[in-house]
Amino acid sequence: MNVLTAKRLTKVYGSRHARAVTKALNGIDLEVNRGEFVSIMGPSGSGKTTLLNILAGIDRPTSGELRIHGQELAKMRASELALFRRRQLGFVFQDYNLLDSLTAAENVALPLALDGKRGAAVRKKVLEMLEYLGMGEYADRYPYELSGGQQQRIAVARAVVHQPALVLADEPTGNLDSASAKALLEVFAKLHREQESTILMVTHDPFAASYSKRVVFIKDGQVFSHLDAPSSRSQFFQEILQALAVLEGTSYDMAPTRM
Ligand SMILES: Nc1ncnc2c1ncn2[C@@H]1O[C@H](COP(=O)(O)OP(=O)(O)OP(=O)(O)O)[C@@H](O)[C@H]1O
Repeated sequence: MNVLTAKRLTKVYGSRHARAVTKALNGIDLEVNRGEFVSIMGPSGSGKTTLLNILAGIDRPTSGELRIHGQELAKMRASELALFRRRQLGFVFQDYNLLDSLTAAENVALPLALDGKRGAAVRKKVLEMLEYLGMGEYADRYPYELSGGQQQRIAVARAVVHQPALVLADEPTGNLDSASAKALLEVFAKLHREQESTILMVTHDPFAASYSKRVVFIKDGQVFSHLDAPSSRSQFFQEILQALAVLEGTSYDMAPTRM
């Protein structure tokens, strides 16, 4: 079953009266099934952020259809959309976006607290999630007492604790060193494998994308190609590099770094 169906999405920036209009999205079709782990890749300016903002309900498309978890986002009132985003979406950002004044556990509890859930049952659920993601010992630390990689794993715990229909990740490894990036990607892979979390990740990094099961390449606001993961991740990494070389018309270093 589809968690996300986007049809012919367009986004035009600038009004008809403006001197310049930009067609950031030019007819994107995208389907994501329940339990899929999908990456979106594309050159700078290809429309990735625009697409993610629309999928996240932050921005509205100029035209096209978008259904997430069976709901048409365009038909929702602002209050319904806010509730939908809180309950059905989880977000992971490049710069973690944890609240400095809250502990790791309190940050993870936020989506539950915003939904009116508090008390011992919430604390138990949060600690179980942190434990599950290998972060149990950091529950009572503040973000400034954690490394970037640890903060990002807390952010992932926060993104999934309320079991959203879809997790949207925007360059989640962008600020991490290679060891922390690998640890974070292992967390995503575990959530995908064991919890059947549905994850859509925008990334520039072929190594990060090789952890997902499908890559959608976009260029000039359109879907350029798709790649399904073969059984070996190192082979997928090579295939992604080759697809990027075609996409960007440049030759990537084919050496299997970090594998
Ligand atoms: N608010 C805006 N107003 C006008 N044009 C915009 C706006 N946001 C994005 N654009 C334009 O839309 C196009 C797509 O931008 P977008 O940020 O979605 O690309 P991207 O693939 O995320 O790029 P990057 O990888 O560099 O972040 C670009 O040409 C950009 O200049």
